[in-house]
Amino acid sequence: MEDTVLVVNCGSSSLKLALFDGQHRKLASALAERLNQNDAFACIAGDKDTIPLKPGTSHDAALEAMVSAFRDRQLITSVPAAIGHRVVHGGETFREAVLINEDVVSAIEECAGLAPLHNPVNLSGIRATLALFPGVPQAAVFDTAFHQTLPRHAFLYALPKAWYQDWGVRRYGFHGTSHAFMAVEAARLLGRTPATTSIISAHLGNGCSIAAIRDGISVDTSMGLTPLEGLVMGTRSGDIDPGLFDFLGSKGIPGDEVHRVLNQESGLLGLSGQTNDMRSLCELADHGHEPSKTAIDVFCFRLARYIGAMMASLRQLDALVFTGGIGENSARVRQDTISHLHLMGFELSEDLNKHHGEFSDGRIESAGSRFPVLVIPTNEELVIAREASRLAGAADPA
Ligand SMILES: Nc1ncnc2c1ncn2[C@@H]1O[C@H](COP(=O)(O)OP(=O)(O)O)[C@@H](O)[C@H]1O
Ligand SMILES: CC(=O)OP(=O)(O)O
Ligand SMILES: [Mg+2]
Repeated sequence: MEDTVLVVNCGSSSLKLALFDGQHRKLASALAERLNQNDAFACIAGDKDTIPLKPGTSHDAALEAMVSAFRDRQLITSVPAAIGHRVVHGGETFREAVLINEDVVSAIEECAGLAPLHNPVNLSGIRATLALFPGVPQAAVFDTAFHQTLPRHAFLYALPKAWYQDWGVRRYGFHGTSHAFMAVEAARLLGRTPATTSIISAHLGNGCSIAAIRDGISVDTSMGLTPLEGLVMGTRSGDIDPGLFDFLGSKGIPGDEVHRVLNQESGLLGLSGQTNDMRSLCELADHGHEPSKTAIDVFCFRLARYIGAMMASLRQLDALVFTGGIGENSARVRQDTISHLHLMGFELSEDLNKHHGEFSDGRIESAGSRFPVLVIPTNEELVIAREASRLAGAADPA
């Protein structure tokens, strides 16, 4: 049980906790959902008993309850050697993961205005583990870090330049930990080195984003200043015409309400009127529910458009990669998306796609496809664990 690493991933309303051993094999994991709501709940993977949480439980209280449930079940028997946190927004301050100290906490606080749903809860996770495990080295691993290599023409918006200079209004991009993992895993599966491999990586979970990765380096991505831009997501709209704010203002709907709806009541949920969950939507669509079918159609078409857009940043394409809960599990979404890209030469094998590439080293394209297409399970927690161990090791003179 020595040299374990604890990984904390605080989402806007969820918390994922994972414990790894010294070889970075996962020992245990737990999930809390609907935090700060009346029906907050938590459970440990593979355990039938839930972890009791009071209605309205906050992230820090949930973290305490989850750590103590790990201890009760003898999953944590010693103090971890390192703790890694996912931090969503690192602005331009953080180009890579760092060990947490007071200055880092202040800098993360400064970035909170750019990610109001994510950074404050990331910070409450950090504060909770600082109190639970004082003296243990803790690392912050930023979603934005991998995208700090975007060239100027890709990260600048066509806005007055003072908005960038004075306030940092630019494209930052997110899910960088997952996209970076895809770059390495795709190269491995293709028998290539990451530094000479170029891919388009589509991370499709609750939040969705796509990235163009040229020779291992991020050169374009669909999310922007905040995680609201780009693809259609579970509850987020992705791209809209900013003229919407003025138009709805003229109907009496204030800007903060439009912003709330774009974040929380749009995307798959808004279009279907039923759910933000792709698996449920596919079942509803199979039973003839038209709005659910429409939601899937809009999701896949937007994704196909962005795959085309990412081509503008690449000199070669070694693979298109699907990941995240939807990308890894929905043969229908992958097929519907690729069906828009016939002109570019993408084509899937029905059989390999149906099995999610499980028996073909991730490959799901047909023999006639111009480009390889891969399904690769993401593992953000593993990347965070590796970064935390690396930084903690570097901090320890022994
Ligand atoms: N078999 C499946 N078919 C379609 N969608 C699926 C399937 N399994 C999971 N999903 C979808 O994956 C999404 C969640 O992705 P995930 O990566 O777990 O989310 P998060 O961003 O919270 O980590 C949900 O929309 C869920 O319905
Ligand atoms: C940045 C972001 O969208 O994260 P998530 O997918 O966890 O919501
Ligand atoms: Mg995720």
